Amino acid sequence: MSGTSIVTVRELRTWFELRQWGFLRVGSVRAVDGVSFELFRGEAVAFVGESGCGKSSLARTLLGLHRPSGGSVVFEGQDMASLDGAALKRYRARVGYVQQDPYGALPPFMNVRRLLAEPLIVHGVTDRNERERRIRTALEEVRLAPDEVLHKYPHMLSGGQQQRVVIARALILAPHLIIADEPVSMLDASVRVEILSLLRQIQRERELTLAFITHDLATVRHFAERLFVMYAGRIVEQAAVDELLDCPKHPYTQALLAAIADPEAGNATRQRAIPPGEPPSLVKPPPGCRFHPRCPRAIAGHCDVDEPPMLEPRPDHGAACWLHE
Ligand SMILES: Nc1ncnc2c1ncn2[C@@H]1O[C@H](COP(=O)(O)OP(=O)(O)OP(=O)(O)O)[C@@H](O)[C@H]1O
Repeated sequence: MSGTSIVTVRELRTWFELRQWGFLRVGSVRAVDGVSFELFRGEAVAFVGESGCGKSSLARTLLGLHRPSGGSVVFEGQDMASLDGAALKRYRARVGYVQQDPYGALPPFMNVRRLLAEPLIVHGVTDRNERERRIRTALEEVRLAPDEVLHKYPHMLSGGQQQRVVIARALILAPHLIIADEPVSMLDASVRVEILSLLRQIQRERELTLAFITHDLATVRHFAERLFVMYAGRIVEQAAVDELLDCPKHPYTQALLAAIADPEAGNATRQRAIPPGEPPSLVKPPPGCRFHPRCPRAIAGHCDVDEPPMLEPRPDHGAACWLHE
């Protein structure tokens, strides 16, 4: 993969301290634990993994909502760690956020005009006519008729319309990167593809970088060009989406794909088994490869001892698995 880099993440760690009686430190939840990747201008990527693998913590760290416990995030050449109050505010304007729950993301007492004006006011757009122009443009971009929705409150909109308003709000400051954290998981099945297609279309038109966070491997092929598979706080596999889905190299990705119902007629209801067991504790992850307790191909004395680095079994295809040593 090449192009203009927009974000470079190196050995990123986001740990949450666990405290007993409010003060005694008893350990840490290693939600993101040594993650490295680079995103390029104008591409759509997806981070995929089971619930609890650290996807949202990664997204919130990139958004500047969690402070990294270690490692670095460099956005357009600037290290996030060096950003103070005003610089962090400018950074947040360049990174848009589309949350999972659109209703929860929209303050119920603000109508759509006010909701979309808010970020503009916070970021110093003082001219009322300019604000109105930008609000209308953003609504049209998400295929909402401004005159129909500007005066409405969130509860007067359908779930799909609410998520369009969230997307308009994420776009209104002309960000360079959009992070969409499970953007359709709370929506009716009938509008999911519409919203994902809309995000993808806007991303292409504006040449934005779009990072989807999802647990749904079945739809990513249509909405992302590159894929990162996360397991227990780490990236275990990464490649172009077709390459990764057609030729998975990590036993975890292979298990995830095998668990998706076969779309062939007659096999539609068949579910193949994902390896038994639960994802490991992020407080005390297993030594070696974190997937080894569930891995059908684990090599005793190696996978349970040594942590695998990201190897490259095929060009531009990384898998953190000793099988590819
Ligand atoms: N603010 C926090 N304080 C303490 N622990 C947290 C916090 N946020 C997340 N965690 C823990 O970090 C781990 C990773 O959570 P995260 O929400 O990032 O995973 P996820 O892959 O996005 O899961 P889901 O799809 O269920 O949201 C979980 O064990 C979670 O309980």
